[in-house]
Amino acid sequence: MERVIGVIGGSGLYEIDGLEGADWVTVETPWGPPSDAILTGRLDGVRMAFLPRHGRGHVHSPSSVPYRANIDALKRLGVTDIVSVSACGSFREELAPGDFVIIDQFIDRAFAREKSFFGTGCVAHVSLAHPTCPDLSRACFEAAEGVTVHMGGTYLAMEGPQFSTLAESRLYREQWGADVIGMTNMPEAKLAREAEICYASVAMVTDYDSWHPHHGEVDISDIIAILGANANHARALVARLPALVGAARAPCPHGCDHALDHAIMTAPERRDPDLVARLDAVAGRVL
Ligand SMILES: CSC[C@H]1O[C@H](OP(=O)(O)O)[C@H](O)[C@@H]1O
Ligand SMILES: Nc1ncnc2[nH]cnc12
Repeated sequence: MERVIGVIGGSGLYEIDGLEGADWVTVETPWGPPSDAILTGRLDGVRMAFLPRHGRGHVHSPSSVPYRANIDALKRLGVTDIVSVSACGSFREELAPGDFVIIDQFIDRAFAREKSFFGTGCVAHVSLAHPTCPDLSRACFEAAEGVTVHMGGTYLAMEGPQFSTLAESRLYREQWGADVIGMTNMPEAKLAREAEICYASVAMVTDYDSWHPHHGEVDISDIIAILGANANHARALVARLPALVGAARAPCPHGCDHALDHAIMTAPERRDPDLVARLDAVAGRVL
């Protein structure tokens, strides 16, 4: 099977360079338009699809990012592996601004977003115990150079757009054991799993949120200052990834690409034909 790497670029990462045959393509989905057109092309012989999560010019807030359309659009382009790149705040002294964290767990505190492709008329329950793909995550770890990168970490997804209160920051860090905080990886990771796409998250630390006694409260101008350097390191990681993983793809040994095998609960005769039609790209394999 051919590998197609999708990259979702977060704050500060609105395009990538070096793609052969680069072309911004508009993709329509049954879930509305994605955040922006998608930059397609090849890197080291591997097909790539880059989507700026907030749109070029940072148009969408974390709550208004069209997460379902984004994942559906990448699936329609044949994407098999998604690398999410995001800015985040840190809850750990050792996860310093400028560092990268390869996320392996999430706590989802976002509440004002559509979180599933499924629903009334076609109910599905996928496993999310291990929400990221270990193999793709390892490849991202190995592709990071010139930056301190930490393997594993728990990302707390908050609704935003305001940053956390001091009490929230302390709660997430001291009692919930979160390592970093951001506003976008959920429901993105959930939807990627429903769409049977391997998902890895590269979180780029920009600040210590509000808990740190010597760093004061999180400030957007500090974040923007860090974002520029982070984005260059992220671009370099993306540039090294295709050669590391190659253009041929075996079935995912962790089952990411078969998440829907036993997930759909609704009896075939009770399924809503309109919803089933909307699921053509995401779940066509099993419907
Ligand atoms: C620019 S600070 C807050 C903003 O940045 C992060 O976005 P992304 O995850 O797309 O890199 C964070 O989640 C907030 O949306
Ligand atoms: N402290 C923080 N909280 C939430 N999202 C962020 N993105 C970058 N820093 C953040």
